Order: sequence, then structure tokens, then C-alpha cells
Amino acid sequence: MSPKISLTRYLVEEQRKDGAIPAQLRLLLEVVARACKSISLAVNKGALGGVLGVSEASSENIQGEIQKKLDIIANDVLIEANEWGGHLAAMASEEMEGIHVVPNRYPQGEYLLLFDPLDGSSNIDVNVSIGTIFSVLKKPEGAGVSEQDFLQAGAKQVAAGYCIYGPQTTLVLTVGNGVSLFTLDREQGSFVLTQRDLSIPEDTKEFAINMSNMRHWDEPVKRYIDECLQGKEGPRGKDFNMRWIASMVADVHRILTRGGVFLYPWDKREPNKPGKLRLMYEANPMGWIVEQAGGAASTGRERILDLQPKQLHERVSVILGSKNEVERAASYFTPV
Ligand SMILES: O=P(O)(O)OC[C@H]1O[C@](O)(COP(=O)(O)O)[C@@H](O)[C@@H]1O
Ligand SMILES: [Mg+2]
Ligand SMILES: [Mg+2]
Repeated sequence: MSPKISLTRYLVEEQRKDGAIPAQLRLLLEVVARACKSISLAVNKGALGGVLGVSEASSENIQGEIQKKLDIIANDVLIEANEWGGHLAAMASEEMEGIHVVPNRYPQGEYLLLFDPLDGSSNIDVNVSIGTIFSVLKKPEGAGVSEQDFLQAGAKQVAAGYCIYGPQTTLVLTVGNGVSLFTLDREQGSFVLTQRDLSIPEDTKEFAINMSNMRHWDEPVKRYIDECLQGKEGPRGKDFNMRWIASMVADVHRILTRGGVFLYPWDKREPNKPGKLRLMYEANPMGWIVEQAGGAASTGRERILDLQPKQLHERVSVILGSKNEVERAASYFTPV
């Protein structure tokens, strides 16, 4: 049997290979993985750990969403694990309005970390897969750090990943040379490499969209889904299956495993918002992972990774997954 490769060993080997991972970034990724392990433990305890339900303060985050206890726990775990390590200058999170600058009692690092600490919050209490999504950027040169430093296009990410807390706890990671998957070995307490070079099939017969929003969609999305629904008798000439987990991490994980297309498009419910999902800590990291696995990620009109963010909590319309399907859906939109 070939030896198990831990995340630590994998990262050290990647660092040695061709410097794909600088030492500081490697250490930062190890800290993020440790934080995910501890979030996973909290998730697993469920009602026994008192982690279910809404936060005592019944607070809302900057997006106007009610914060669950686990949203706050996961956010605190990530902040506390990362702030003293010396790898980061600042962090940004779905759950915090502004950036969290590393206090000056700790050494300052050269990276910026963004995260959605708990993705799929509506699934926490019903014991369905949820996750953590993260994105790492290099801090631009210069003294100090500001929100402006975070506003970099997704194409500038130096690492991105997610951890899914499901039947297994799995960490998926890219540093720009393919996508690797690590499974948490609970007895050993470490992430073990279980798949390299994940690859998304170019074609698919499975789509993921919240169908209850159909009446609010834009024409190109209506046309694309309607053609899928017509199955063998329609222009696509094949039957499609549908899945919607309502945790982006779980839907994207399925697509990385067996292909598919995921859509959370702009719709008429809140016409002034470009979409529901957040660009910097949901769409960019997931978009990069999907591209690194041979898929595509688009707003319908533009490549997601090319968008120049204007705000930390900016929202975006998302179509990602199997390349030929994303390209087909995008071809129904008028380009910008
Ligand atoms: O309930 P809806 O509108 O279908 O939305 C589901 C989407 O919302 C999200 O849960 C948003 O993430 P958060 O839980 O981090 O706010 C995505 O994971 C998911 O794709
Ligand atoms: Mg989310
Ligand atoms: Mg969240």
C-alpha cells in the first residue's frame, strides 16, 4: 500500500518542487486547514455541543442575514487561528463588515485571507452538508493595509479552497497548478491526500439551480433551463437531472466529483443586486477551483475571475461547472 500523504507533506513537497508555494503561504494554508478541522469538530457535535440555532444576540451580518451560532463560531475560529501566525496582514469575512487587521502585537505577514466561514447556513440545523470557503491574495506593496488592498480580481488569487463538512470532512485546494482533495482522518487528526488533479467532465446532464425562483429569472436563464427540461424531445436531445442542495460548497463539490452546472443568476427579486452570492469569498475561490479542474465560471456575460471588485461584500451572478454547459448558457446572454 502506498504511504499516506498528509496535507503537511503535500505542501512541503509542492514548495520544494518549483516554489509553487512560498514558505509563508504553506504555513498559512496549514493554519486554515487546522481551523477547518476545529470547525468540523464543532459541526459534528451538533446539539450536544450547543452549536445549533441562531446566535444569542440574534444579530444580522452586513448582508442583512440572521447569523447562526455556527456562523459566528466558525468566524471566530478562523480569526483566532490566523491572526498570530505571522503570515497575514489582514482578513475579511462574510460575517464582518470591515476588514480585520492583524493586531500590531503580532508579526505582520504578506498575505490577505478572505472567507465565508460557514457556507450553507440554512442547512446547519437540518444536518445537511455545509462548508468553509477561503481565498488568499498577496497584499500589494506598501506600508499598512486597507480594504482597498483586498479589491483584486479573482485571477490574482494565490490560493483558494473549501472544506466541506458532510459524511466526510474534505478539504479541496488549489494554488494554481490543479486541484487536490484531502480527507480528514479523524483517528489521526490530519488531512490525507485522497485525490490529485481533479477534473470536471466538459459535458453534463445535471444542472443545479433554485427552481422556485424561475418566475424571477432573466430570459437567457429561462431559455437555458427550459431547453434542459425539454430533455430528449427538446433541442438538447438528452434528459437532464436536477440537484439543489442550497449549500454552494456541496453543489460545487458534486460538480468537481461528477460534473454538472451550477447557476445562481441575477433575478428580478432584488433587481439592484447583481446576484445573491458574494464575489470575493464565494464566487472567486469557487470559480478558480472550477477553472483549475478544467471547468468554467462566468456571470453569463464575463469571466468571473476577470471582474474588478469595487466592494468587499460585492455580489455577483454565477454560472459555473462543466465547460461546454457554461459556455452554452453564456452564449444566450449578450456580452458586455
Ligand atoms: O436558499 P437559496 O436562495 O437557494 O440559496 C442557497 C445559496 O445560498 C448560500 O447558502 C449562501 O451562503 P451563506 O450560507 O454563506 O450565506 C449558498 O451556499 C447557496 O448556494
Ligand atoms: Mg456562502
Ligand atoms: Mg456563510
